[in-house]
Amino acid sequence: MTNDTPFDSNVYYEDDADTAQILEKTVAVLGYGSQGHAHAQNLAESGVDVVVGLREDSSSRSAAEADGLDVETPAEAVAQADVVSVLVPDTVQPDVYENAIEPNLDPGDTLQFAHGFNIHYNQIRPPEDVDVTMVAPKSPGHLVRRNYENDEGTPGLLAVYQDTTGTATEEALAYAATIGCARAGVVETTFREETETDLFGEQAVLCGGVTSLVKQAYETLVEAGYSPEMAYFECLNELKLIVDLMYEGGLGEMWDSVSDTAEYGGLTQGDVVVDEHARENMEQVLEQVQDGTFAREWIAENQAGRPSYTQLREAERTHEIEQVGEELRALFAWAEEEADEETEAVTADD
Ligand SMILES: NC(=O)C1=CN([C@@H]2O[C@H](COP(=O)(O)OP(=O)(O)OC[C@H]3O[C@@H](n4cnc5c(N)ncnc54)[C@H](OP(=O)(O)O)[C@@H]3O)[C@@H](O)[C@H]2O)C=CC1
Ligand SMILES: CC[C@](O)(C(C)=O)C(=O)O
Ligand SMILES: [Mg+2]
Ligand SMILES: [Mg+2]
Repeated sequence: MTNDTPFDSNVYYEDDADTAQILEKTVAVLGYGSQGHAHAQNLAESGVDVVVGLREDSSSRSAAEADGLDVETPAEAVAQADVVSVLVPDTVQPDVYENAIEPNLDPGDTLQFAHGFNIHYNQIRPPEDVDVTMVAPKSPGHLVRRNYENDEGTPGLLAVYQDTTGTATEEALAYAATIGCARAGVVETTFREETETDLFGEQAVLCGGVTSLVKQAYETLVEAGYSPEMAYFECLNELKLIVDLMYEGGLGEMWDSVSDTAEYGGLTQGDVVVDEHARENMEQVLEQVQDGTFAREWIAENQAGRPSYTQLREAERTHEIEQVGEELRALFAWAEEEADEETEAVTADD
């Protein structure tokens, strides 16, 4: 374990992991979607005995079987396993838990998650005689798979909610190593911290904040009479290049790389756009994550058949920027090559 850093959290790497803690066990991976296909294939290629749990009529069955994996129903997979990795969507986990997992769990088994939503908000209440752990890659699943194939790592989080065996941390670390996360680094946290920061991050910045910023800036330019293609390039396309610089070397590398004009304009106008009201709104978003308001809303939305979600998705899909982007990306050879590579990687992975 390494903690010669200025941070409070422990950070683990491959050398800290005793992979025997997982190589000696059978892992049931429930779900073969974004995270499921990556965990199942990475575990299997690392030498772990893996069984994938999918419904009889699951659209993912053929992909998992084509990838050479043993596929059973979720109930049968859990019955065979020592570690149950719950990688079906958060919204169906309570149902899958009740019907397939709980009746087939043995004392000393492990319930393993990639996100803490259902444990933290008490939608799943495991028995006291099993370990409950989390290994949460900080990345979309397809990159977890791609990085593993390229001998690279994906940073991840590790948390233990319940440790009845006394070896929960060691086993979770071995799991993190065999899916490739410990190659990059695994940060120890809690279910509460992972759940609340993950939800806040995806709502305020990664998925919500960024898309709203892009759409509103695009609309501002187009409504002022500028061409949609200029608006697309300025407000969406170039964002990737700017974020790549921040990813590589922090805000500093980005500021160093742009012109002084951009730096001065950015430093003076950034806080005008994302002002103290945006900050207050962020605090409200965080509060609703912390006090369970968002979780209750999302659970109720699913129970009602997702009426708002369906409408919001449709509005996003039909926004003008999507049409403009599709047409523009098709004009550029580099985009076509990248899209082809991407499709090949995803098709190969799925
Ligand atoms: N997406 C990501 O990159 C990240 C996800 N996570 C977490 O990982 C977990 C999994 O998320 P994600 O990978 O996005 O999930 P997906 O939506 O990609 O999962 C789809 C898979 O789940 C199966 N599935 C759906 N419903 C059921 C059901 N009722 N019974 C059995 N199988 C079912 C689907 O099979 P079928 O064909 O039968 O529908 C499919 O194989 C979540 O906890 C999420 O928060 C964490 C970090 C990042
Ligand atoms: C950013 C979205 C995410 O939290 C992720 C890929 O980490 C998710 O829930 O998919
Ligand atoms: Mg996340
Ligand atoms: Mg998330």
